Amino acid sequence: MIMQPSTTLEAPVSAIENAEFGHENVLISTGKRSGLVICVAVHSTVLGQALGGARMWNYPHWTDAVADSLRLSAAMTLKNSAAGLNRGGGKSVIHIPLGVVLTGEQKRDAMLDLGDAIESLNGAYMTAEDVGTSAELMAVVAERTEHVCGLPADQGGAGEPADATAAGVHASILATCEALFGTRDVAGRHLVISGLGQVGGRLARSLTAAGAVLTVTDVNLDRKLLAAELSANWVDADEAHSVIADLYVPCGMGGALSPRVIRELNVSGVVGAANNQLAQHDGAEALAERGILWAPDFVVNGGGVIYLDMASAPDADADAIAQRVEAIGDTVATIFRDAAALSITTLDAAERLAQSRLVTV
Ligand SMILES: NC(=O)c1ccc[n+]([C@@H]2O[C@H](COP(=O)([O-])OP(=O)(O)OC[C@H]3O[C@@H](n4cnc5c(N)ncnc54)[C@H](O)[C@@H]3O)[C@@H](O)[C@H]2O)c1
Repeated sequence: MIMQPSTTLEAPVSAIENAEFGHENVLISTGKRSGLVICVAVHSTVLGQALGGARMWNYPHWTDAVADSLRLSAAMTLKNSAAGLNRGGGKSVIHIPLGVVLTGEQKRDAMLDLGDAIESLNGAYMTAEDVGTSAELMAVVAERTEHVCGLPADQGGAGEPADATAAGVHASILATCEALFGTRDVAGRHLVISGLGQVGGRLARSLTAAGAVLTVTDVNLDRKLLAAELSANWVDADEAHSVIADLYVPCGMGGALSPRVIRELNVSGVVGAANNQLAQHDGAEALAERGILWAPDFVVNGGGVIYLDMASAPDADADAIAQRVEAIGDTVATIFRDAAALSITTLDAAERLAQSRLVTV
């Protein structure tokens, strides 16, 4: 079924006006099957083919989806560089108008349209699953282009990257504990995990196994079952950030670290999987001023892209992937040291590290 594009002459362009533009190529098209606006943003191929997920989400206007693709693709350049990958940054975003819920057939059409758009870029960009898409939907994209990874394992693909993401966050937590408390041992440490989904759930299990004391929350109350299974304390989602603990571990949606949340934190450090944790860029300064050590999200959660990149290579080696993911902890430790030595925020130190690879190529 062809959907009506949401384009109007009175399009609000503020989201685009506020976006920073330094992208190599941005393709905005209307899917010929789905009628949906599809934006494929290639921010940089300096380090290699751009890699970043495909997001299919409801936005008020198609320009909001384009603005999101511009922001997210630039973030992927930093993430892939900080992860040590020979990959550039890109992202694709499919705009679903507010209030519209796609049928299975419409999702399939959107994925075929996305595949055509990606194929037209001649290998500049490779996609993978992200919010609103899945390994199964990536198999549909693969009907139209080879530039897609993370297909279901039973179809010969790399599958779900959440194990690797959680392992990278776990390694980052150990590095943060070492920087703060002089030991990587989390036994007896009190950690608060907000968001018990694919990554947060796995992390809750690995941290429990390592002897950590957990307080957990999720807006999905079904996750109380996991809390009970792990004998973790449960707290309401809007109170989790103010619990007195050693570390706060945001694993839900972006923007969790708002100015109010930063003011109300009662922890020594923040390290978690969630993307775009800082609601405002100056949140890094606000955290530093409060003496809270923040491990930058785009470094901490790089395990997923490391996995997708390495596991989709023909000579994929599980041990080598695990070592690279584990090394995220070393990168986090380097960022903490650089930030302290140069009296800059951990965000600035992480961005410098990522940029240093981009300028030396
Ligand atoms: N899955 C990956 O491999 C991966 C890789 C890199 C980054 N990330 C990021 O990590 C975060 C978690 O990813 P995921 O794959 O586990 O997602 P998910 O959707 O499986 O889990 C997110 C969980 O957070 C909960 N949640 C949402 N809003 C919340 C709130 N305000 N308070 C508490 N809980 C809330 C949801 O109910 C859900 O259970 C996301 O920000 C994602 O972008 C994930």
